[in-house]
Amino acid sequence: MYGAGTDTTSTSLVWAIGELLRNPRVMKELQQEARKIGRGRPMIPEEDVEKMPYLKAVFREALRLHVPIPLLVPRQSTQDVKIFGYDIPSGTQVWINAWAIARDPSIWEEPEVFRPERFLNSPMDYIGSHFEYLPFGAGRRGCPGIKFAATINELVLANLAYKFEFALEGEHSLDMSETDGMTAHKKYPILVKATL
Ligand code: HEM
Repeated sequence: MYGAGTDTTSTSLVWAIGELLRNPRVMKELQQEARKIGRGRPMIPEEDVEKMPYLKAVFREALRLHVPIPLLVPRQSTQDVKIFGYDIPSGTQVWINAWAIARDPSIWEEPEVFRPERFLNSPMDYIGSHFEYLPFGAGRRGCPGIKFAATINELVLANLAYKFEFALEGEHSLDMSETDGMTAHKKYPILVKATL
């Protein structure tokens, strides 16, 4: 529970910040929304995050491009099935490449582009009912921490955008290469100077 909850939550936050730094237009849009909601208060409280559709779209889009557990957790088929003409015998170990699905050009327009607007006014959600988008998996073994992870990360992103201006420091900060492993981390750390 500890590993499943911490590594994923922190890496998805890093990816979201990385994409915001790479896309100043999106960062500006998010800051405008945050400053409108914050109205000069010391911080944006949790209940106000619900009034920030652009922030939610930013979080969704970051999870689409950077699925934290790219291959989810493997399954085993419990009966013989035929899928798209392939015979899958009972007892086969099945890996689902959620990373590839989230970048499939037959599903997503310009899949490599970070564009949160695609999630505005869209029914697409990450709760496991849209198989085109499965950052938290789906079904009985889907992630039980969705609500907690989304609440924490949206709150942090909202307040970072609300409070700070960011200037890049590190030469590799915008390099979006991934590490190997069950959880996809950013290969190079983000180095930024945050000013009030
Ligand atoms: C952005 C953050 C997170 C992401 C992207 C994420 C993603 C996932 C994924 C993809 C799975 C496998 C689901 C499947 O194969 O269908 C999973 C399982 C799991 N997650 Fe998360 N998770 C996150 C945060 C959390 C948090 C905060 C907690 C707990 C507080 C948590 C607890 C778990 C547990 C216990 C499982 C195993 C469930 C099972 O096998 O029945 N996760 N998570």
